[in-house]
Amino acid sequence: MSDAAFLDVAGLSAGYGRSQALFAVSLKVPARGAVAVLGRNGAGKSTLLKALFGELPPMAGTIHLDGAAVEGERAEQRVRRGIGYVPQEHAIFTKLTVRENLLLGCVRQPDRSGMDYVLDFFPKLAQRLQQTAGTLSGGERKMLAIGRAVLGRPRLLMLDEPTEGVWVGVIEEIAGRLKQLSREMALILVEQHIELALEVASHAYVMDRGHVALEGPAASVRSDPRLMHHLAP
Ligand SMILES: Nc1ncnc2c1ncn2[C@@H]1O[C@H](COP(=O)(O)OP(=O)(O)OP(=O)(O)O)[C@@H](O)[C@H]1O
Repeated sequence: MSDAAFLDVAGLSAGYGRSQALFAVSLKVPARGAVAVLGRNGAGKSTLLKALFGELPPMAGTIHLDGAAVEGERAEQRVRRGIGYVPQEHAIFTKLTVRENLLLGCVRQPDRSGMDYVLDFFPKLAQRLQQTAGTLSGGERKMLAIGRAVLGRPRLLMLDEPTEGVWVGVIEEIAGRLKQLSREMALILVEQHIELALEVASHAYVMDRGHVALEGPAASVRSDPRLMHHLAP
């Protein structure tokens, strides 16, 4: 965490109607590097990403992005400031081709140079440009969703379970790509695959019942005896 924080969240609370799911969460993400967010099912990880993206209004707390307070801004304003988000259900358009899905990621970037970058990055997508996205494997769908988000040239990319439902042989490939991205931008990685998350990220936050229960450098969190307690079902 040597760089100044690009994202600085303090005391963030949020929820669904009157049901509170996040309680005074604070976290920082440097301009380059990956931060892992871990926690058992229902701990509040996806809710945190939704609140950071602007899909859920905060009940309390502040969100600073590159020094600007954004907690009152809508999602599209945050996107203009550089937030990219790959939700868990990854929202690809199954009836459109891989190329058409990727072009949607270029909407804010009229120069299409990013396309070559993404196709080099995920060569499997380059081989499947004319296929409809609905015919892709789980891993290829994740690559497509990540590739489309990268085309928007985010400065902070938030990924919700990028290896969920992905064949084990492809997981390492995705992990390698995430490491590569983390050298160029800020990443928040929500993952059930703990080893992978702690391999890619330099810093980790462990959530439990909507609170940050444990946090620190990835190596310390990995060896902390409290980790398994917070992750056990
Ligand atoms: N749309 C919703 N309406 C009401 N409550 C919700 C909604 N989505 C999530 N919750 C609740 O908010 C809490 C946190 O859920 P969240 O999905 O953020 O957890 P998570 O850590 O991402 O879990 P998972 O790994 O299962 O995705 C849970 O108690 C969940 O039931």
